[in-house]
Amino acid sequence: MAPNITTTTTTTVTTKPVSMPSNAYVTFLAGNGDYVKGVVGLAKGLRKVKTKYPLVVAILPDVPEDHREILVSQGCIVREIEPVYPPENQTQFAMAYYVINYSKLRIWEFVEYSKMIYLDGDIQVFENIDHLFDLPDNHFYAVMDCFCEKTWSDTPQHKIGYCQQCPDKVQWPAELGPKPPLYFNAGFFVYEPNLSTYHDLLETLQVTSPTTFAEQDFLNMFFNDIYKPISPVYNLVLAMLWRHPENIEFDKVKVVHYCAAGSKPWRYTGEEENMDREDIKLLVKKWWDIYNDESLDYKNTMASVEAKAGVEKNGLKRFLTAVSEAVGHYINAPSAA
Ligand SMILES: O=c1ccn([C@@H]2O[C@H](COP(=O)(O)OP(=O)(O)O)[C@@H](O)[C@H]2O)c(=O)[nH]1
Ligand SMILES: OC[C@H]1O[C@H](O[C@@H]2[C@@H](O)[C@H](O)[C@@H](O)[C@H](O)[C@@H]2O)[C@H](O)[C@@H](O)[C@H]1O
Ligand SMILES: [Mn+2]
Repeated sequence: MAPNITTTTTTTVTTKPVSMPSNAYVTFLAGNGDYVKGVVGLAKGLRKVKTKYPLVVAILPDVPEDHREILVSQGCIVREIEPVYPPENQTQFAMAYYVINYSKLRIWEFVEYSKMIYLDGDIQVFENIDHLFDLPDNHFYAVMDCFCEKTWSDTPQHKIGYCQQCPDKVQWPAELGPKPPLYFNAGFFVYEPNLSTYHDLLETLQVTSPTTFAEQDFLNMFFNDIYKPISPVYNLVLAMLWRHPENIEFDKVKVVHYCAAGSKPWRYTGEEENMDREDIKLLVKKWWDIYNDESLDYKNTMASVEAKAGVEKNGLKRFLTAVSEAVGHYINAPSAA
């Protein structure tokens, strides 16, 4: 009689792991110039505040290989993007190079991330801001800008002395039509990558005449209905220090945006207007302290993690050896019975 062998087949059900919504910081790098220093500083600053999330760097094709290698060596996730150009135009941008900033729009294509925080390369994060990823979905979060610097001199609001930071100082005149909607600085924003939004952005751009602040103006128009202002502690536009100090609690600032003329730390000379202020000198020094801190270099931080892991692995190995020896003694010991 055939042995009664029952076979049970165990089907291993492999459920595709539900991809947990993932978050990341993202910045943008173009050209072969010195902005790469800004991005390295940002990567080290995010590491210093112990963020849980990676930094993605969207780079244009003109970023040289050695700069890409520097970014990878600092633990960045480097993603090459193609440039985005606005329609042919005669616009005088506030800064001629602003035309490359339209390429920022490519970051809406990074749909492997559910929510991202975009930061310019001239921004530094001095306190952990991971909690911003918990803000409710389906909005566009950013800090309100200021219209008082001379970069705004071609705009109607600057011409009449109106600024949203002090809307009662100079009333918006009725003859100029409705008061402009709240306007954000596009150097820092919390957003959700989304392919249909991405295609809508690119299509809309091609039928939108470029204006003074390039992609910043465009993003303000495009996201006007879901824009939610957040505290200026998340993007201190430096000009606020001398234009609207009453709106700033300096000691509570978490994120600094080195966008004022002459304030880029890696180019700082202190000669431009307002650059000899003590608070500016302090903020530039804080940026350099992080940039020069070798303990914040990825290789060192990772080295320490691996070293620690190594110790744990050896420790575990010694523990398992001891256990197996103890078990061995037990099995081989003469039976007391
Ligand atoms: O030559 C350049 C100019 C700009 N940028 C990127 O574009 C962002 C926006 O430009 P910028 O910060 O100079 O504008 P601002 O905020 O000063 O008006 C920078 O922070 C960089 O991330 C760059 O990578 N290379
Ligand atoms: O391409 C337009 C840029 O417009 C914004 O910069 C401006 C803005 O901050 C003004 O308020 C300042 O007066 C000015 O100095 C500064 O350049 C964004 O920071 C930048 O990321 C980018 O979108
Ligand atoms: Mn900037």
